[in-house]
Amino acid sequence: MPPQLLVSVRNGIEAEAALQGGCDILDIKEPARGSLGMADMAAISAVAEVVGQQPDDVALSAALGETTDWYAAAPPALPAGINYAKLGTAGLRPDLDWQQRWSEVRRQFDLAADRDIAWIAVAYIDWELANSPPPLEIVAAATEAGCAGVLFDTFAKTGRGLFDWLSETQLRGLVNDIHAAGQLVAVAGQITAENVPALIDFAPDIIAIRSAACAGGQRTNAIEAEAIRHFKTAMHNAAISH
Ligand SMILES: O=C[C@H](O)COP(=O)(O)O
Repeated sequence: MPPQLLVSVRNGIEAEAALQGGCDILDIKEPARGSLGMADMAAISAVAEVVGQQPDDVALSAALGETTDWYAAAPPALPAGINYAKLGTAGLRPDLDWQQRWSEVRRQFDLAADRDIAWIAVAYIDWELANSPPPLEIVAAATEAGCAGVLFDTFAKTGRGLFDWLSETQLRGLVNDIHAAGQLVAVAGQITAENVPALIDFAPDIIAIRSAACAGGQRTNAIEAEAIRHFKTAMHNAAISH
């Protein structure tokens, strides 16, 4: 199966543009709030409504900030249309009990939504900058916790992308471990259309972008349908020649 394209959007207007561009999965995120910045609930509901009006099946995911953001706050009830949810792992590294705290925050979200949310564990590949547990530890924890998948992403959005942090050998090993556990693999980290041929080789289930979908490749600019079409064409061409 060729990978699916996930595009992170900040509101309903961007969701429309991403759908026009041909994304397979919409992800709701506020990029100005960081790598896994959570959008306001009004924006989350607006995007869920746009997706609900689509004739075709478009999956929906939501970024929910960092796990530590929820130690002293009550999680809101996520709309029913959200298929996947992601919590960042920045700042968890020094905490020996991080897995329990991460599970507890996820449990609170499940309780608020009154259902079992499909969780995507977030492995920051620049984990030292994020002060998060290293990717190998996250991959093991995701399996133990029964997560639906693992996302590799960068915490710092400063232009260094996926392959600036992970060697191809490291990525291959991690992807194989996750697939062996029956989970999805999503890759992100300022991925460009030029990275696609190399990425296809690892058979990720999802390629996740924000920067490459925005005007001028700047992640806080608006989503452009044409930029997504360009990216989809790169995925299509890479899949054919693979
Ligand atoms: O979930 C995916 C991220 O939003 C990717 O963002 P980025 O392409 O700016 O690294």
